[in-house]
Amino acid sequence: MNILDKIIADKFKEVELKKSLIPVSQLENSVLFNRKCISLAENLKKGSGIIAEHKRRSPSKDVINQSLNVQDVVKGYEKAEVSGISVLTDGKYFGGSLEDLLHARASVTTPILRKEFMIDEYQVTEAKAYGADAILLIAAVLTEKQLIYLADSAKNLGMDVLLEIHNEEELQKSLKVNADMIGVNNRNLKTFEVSIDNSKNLARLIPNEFVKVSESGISNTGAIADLKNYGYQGFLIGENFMKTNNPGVAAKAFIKELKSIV
Ligand SMILES: O=C(O)c1ccccc1NCC(=O)[C@H](O)[C@H](O)COP(=O)(O)O
Repeated sequence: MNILDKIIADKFKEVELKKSLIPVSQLENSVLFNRKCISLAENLKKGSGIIAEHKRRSPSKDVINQSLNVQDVVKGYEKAEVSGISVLTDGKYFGGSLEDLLHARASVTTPILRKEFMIDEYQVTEAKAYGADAILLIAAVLTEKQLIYLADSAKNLGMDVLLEIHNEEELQKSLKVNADMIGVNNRNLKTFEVSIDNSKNLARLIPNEFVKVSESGISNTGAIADLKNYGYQGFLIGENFMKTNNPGVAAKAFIKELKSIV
């Protein structure tokens, strides 16, 4: 069993429990449920392209930063002029929560991606109720039919969809999905090795109707300048900012340097 299999097995149990505790009707009655979303995909096209992530820990790195509060981190990211903010809501493996998403939403207007392992429409409704503008769908863990269904559910609620792939096979089952962005994950989830070459190799196969996003293992502006030549407009960065004492300041310096080289 690889780490993704373990995360998904736990996620099924977690979602079943939540469904028994909080009915969908309660989520739909939340104040944020009717909030108009801001498009993450459109923001990536016109801004720095950086999606900065709030990430306390991860299976590959264990603890990254447990001492910061989410409001300060996301306000710092917004000040740095990132194009989007990713908030991990998985508790067991990443130390995140839906409360993090709620706190983030209350602190910024920048589009927020709910970074979660989505397996059920219930989580899509939750994402909207807690203030997300976009959701992540991972092709490695969903069938083509599930991808289509969950993406349509998110779009019907006004959210954008970032569809994550690792290889050509996953791309093929993603092509009929109503996603706004296709994200290529540079992290091999079996070995945790990261290689930006994964984004480069898959770039020409991704149809132009999707905004291309490169995810994971990005730690320098040179990599982004390189990826832009392959048509990428979005760059998801977590650890590189979160490992510092002030992720917002780190993101600001990064974006300043990026502007000076592209
Ligand atoms: O980060 C992990 O170790 C990980 C392990 C298993 C599944 C997903 C994982 N990460 C989720 C992500 O997509 C990353 O947090 C995101 O791309 C940012 O990556 P990085 O800049 O390398 O922190």
